[in-house]
Amino acid sequence: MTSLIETRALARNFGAVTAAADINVTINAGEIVGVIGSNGAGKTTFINMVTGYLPPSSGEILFKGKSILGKTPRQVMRAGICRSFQVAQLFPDLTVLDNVLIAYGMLKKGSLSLLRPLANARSIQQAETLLEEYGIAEYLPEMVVTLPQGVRKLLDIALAMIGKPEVLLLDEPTSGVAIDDKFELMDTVMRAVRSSGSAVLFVEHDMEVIARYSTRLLAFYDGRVLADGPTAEVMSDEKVKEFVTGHHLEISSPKEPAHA
Ligand SMILES: Nc1ncnc2c1ncn2[C@@H]1O[C@H](COP(=O)(O)OP(=O)(O)OP(=O)(O)O)[C@@H](O)[C@H]1O
Repeated sequence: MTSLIETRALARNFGAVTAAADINVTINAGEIVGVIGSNGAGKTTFINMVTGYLPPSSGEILFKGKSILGKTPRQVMRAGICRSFQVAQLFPDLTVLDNVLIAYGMLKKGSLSLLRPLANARSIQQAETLLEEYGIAEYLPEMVVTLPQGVRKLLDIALAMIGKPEVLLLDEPTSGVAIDDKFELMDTVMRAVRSSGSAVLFVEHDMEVIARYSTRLLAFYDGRVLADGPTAEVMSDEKVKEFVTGHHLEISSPKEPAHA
């Protein structure tokens, strides 16, 4: 397997808070990796560091063997690592089409303004094709602010995919989406991902979604990776059951697990 992303002893503190410590994770080509962990376990911090949104306090991040530390989010995106956000990062008062055209503009190198939509016949045709792939073409002329949550999420993910990333990082792709629509959303995303051949790492709280779509699972606890392995194995891991998925999450000050 070809290693795409590799983190070595990655760490991040916020004052006295350790948001990430000693994160050693490798993401290989074609993998679908789920990420679980209770609130505050460090999942978003990890994604923010890998995508250039947050500088680590220490450690290393390699993409295809080369350091990407210090690169801006846009440089990381152009290198081949794209992401979606917990709250979709869209322009709410613009149409879906304009949001897509702006995203195309951001992909282009050169002097083009970040916020000037790349509006030409070819881009508009491409936008329609893209939205059809995600089943949301009917929303093309709508203002983003009027979209149902599931459509916003799909649009955000579609925009993350336009650069045909080698790695796609999804921060809670199904959060805020009705239970009945979660699988349909994930089916759509996975179909697109499979056709582009991207590796995917997705943060998810819904264990049914994790069980259905991830082949490998990372369990975060207290800023560390508590377990990393095939999904079924990690889900049946005693430490994971105790500290991540089990009832012990409800107590106010959980005892420290042995950081294996
Ligand atoms: N910008 C920040 N300033 C201060 N503390 C932060 C900041 N970002 C994250 N933290 C802290 O770092 C820890 C990890 O947060 P993070 O958002 O990565 O967790 P998470 O696993 O993504 O949680 P959630 O499931 O709630 O999104 C938490 O204690 C959080 O309060």
